[in-house]
Amino acid sequence: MPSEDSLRQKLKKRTKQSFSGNSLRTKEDGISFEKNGVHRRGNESEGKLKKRVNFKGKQFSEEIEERGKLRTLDFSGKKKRVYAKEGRDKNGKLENGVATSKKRTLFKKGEKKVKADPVKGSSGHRTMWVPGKLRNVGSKVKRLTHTVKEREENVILATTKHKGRGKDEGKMKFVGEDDQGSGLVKRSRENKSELGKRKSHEVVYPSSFVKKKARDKMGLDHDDDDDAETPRDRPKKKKRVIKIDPHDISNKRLDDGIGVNGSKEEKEKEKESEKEPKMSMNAQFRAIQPGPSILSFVEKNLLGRRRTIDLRREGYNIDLSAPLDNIPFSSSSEREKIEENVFRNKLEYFAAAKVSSSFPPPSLPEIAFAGRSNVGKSSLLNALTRQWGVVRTSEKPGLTQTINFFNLGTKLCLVDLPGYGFAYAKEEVKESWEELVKEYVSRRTGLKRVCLLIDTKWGMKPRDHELVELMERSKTKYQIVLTKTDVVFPIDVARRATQIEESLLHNKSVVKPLMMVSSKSGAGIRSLRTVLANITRFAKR
Ligand SMILES: Nc1nc2c(ncn2[C@@H]2O[C@H](COP(=O)(O)OP(=O)(O)OP(=O)(O)O)[C@@H](O)[C@H]2O)c(=O)[nH]1
Ligand SMILES: [Mg+2]
Repeated sequence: MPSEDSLRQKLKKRTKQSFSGNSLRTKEDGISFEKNGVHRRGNESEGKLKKRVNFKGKQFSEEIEERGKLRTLDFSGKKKRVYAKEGRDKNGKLENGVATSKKRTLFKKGEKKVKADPVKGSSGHRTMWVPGKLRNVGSKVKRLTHTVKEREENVILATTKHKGRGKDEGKMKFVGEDDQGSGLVKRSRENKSELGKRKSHEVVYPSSFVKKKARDKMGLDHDDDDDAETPRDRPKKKKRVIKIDPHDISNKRLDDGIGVNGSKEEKEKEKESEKEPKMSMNAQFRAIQPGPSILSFVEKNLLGRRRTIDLRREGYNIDLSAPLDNIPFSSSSEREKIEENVFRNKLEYFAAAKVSSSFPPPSLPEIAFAGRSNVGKSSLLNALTRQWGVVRTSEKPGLTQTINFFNLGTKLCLVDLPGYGFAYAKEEVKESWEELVKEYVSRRTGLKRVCLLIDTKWGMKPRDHELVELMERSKTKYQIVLTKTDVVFPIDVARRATQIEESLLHNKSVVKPLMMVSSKSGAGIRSLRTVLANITRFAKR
């Protein structure tokens, strides 16, 4: 039995022999390949390229010095010449300066696939030949054939472990085979743009060794790490979730049970909705068709928003306040006299009541003006008598807080009521006003008519209907008066009048016709005067 030492010596000798066969030194360039990876360089000039491969602890070093042309050696002693590309700098680095060390991959066992971008033509690469079989150094280089697009390019990604002084230390090496099947080392020396292109669609899958290492770090098991291209390594595609609206029947078929599952009530509702399409309040208002009598009244009295030029054309002196209250085409620069004698009297304030007990005795027939706060009650009193400033008005709702009694001569009493609804006052105070108004309109003897003022723009509100019901119950005569007609279009004045008339069609205590006025423009004031004067005339004391 040969001793262990002798066996080792034999093995050493054999190894030496094998290396001596591969140890080459060229006369010209001083390129050397030596065992143990000891690297000697005959020429330290610029433009050197180093390549070292280390497998299983054995080192293989390779140095190629290039001067314009790249001289390539294989281990069978043959020289091959590969032309260098311009995209290489003096130091043998890629011009774009991108360190390839990030792409370094170690191969141990098994074939590793490296996806490489097809490089059309070999001009884009500096190619270095390496032995197809590195049996002498006991290393194995796995090769892989990878078809990319039209051209087949076999690329094996190998990582070299550098111990020498080369400037390319730690950088990734592409080891591949040419079409003939001989082993070669390819170095990508593409210029910046080429690399950029490559980056965009080159995918390098990590080797199993790298993955193992990573999993070791993460503390994962090694059960299924041998395949470098398992589907889970690839970026996972996000599942497309298609949300289907349950109420959307556009994606359903007729036999999916639409209408079958629905209850009878639902069906009926659907039918109803088909018959009566829901309209907004505004749309409903726009759909109102005013009758010819209302329309003609609106036009005759120039109700609604009008241009001053139109008023002038109609013969009104627009320099006067509430010009439409005057007689048209008057030759006088002053205002003509009010036709109704009763309204020529002086308007005099004589009583105010906060509670019903403080109401003055009913000596004269009374006409009261009720309505929401800020609807224009006090202003209308002034406009009817053309006595501006007798009754206080304000932009702020809630100015009138008591029932104010005004004598108009000795024949009529005008009553200004506090408003209801929104007002700048405490809730309990407003409630007391409302109660007071309700008591007045329902119990006041001598009350001949209540003018219920409605803002033309907003129409009747629930509180208005409340008061209407009360007056219906108490059989108090009331007449609707639309106010502030000058702020809306004439057609809307007519629509509002029609709407309110229809809503009160079956009411018994309501007095027709519905009146429309504007205290500001004076439109409809004369008509209202006539109506109210007639009350006085026929009123029994
Ligand atoms: N454009 C326009 N504004 C008006 C008209 N009538 C009244 N106003 C304005 O509406 C505001 C309120 O008027 P008032 O007469 O004080 O209303 P009110 O109903 O007495 O209000 P309260 O006393 O708070 O209940 C004032 O700024 C008036 O100038 C009108 O016909 N047209
Ligand atoms: Mg008022």
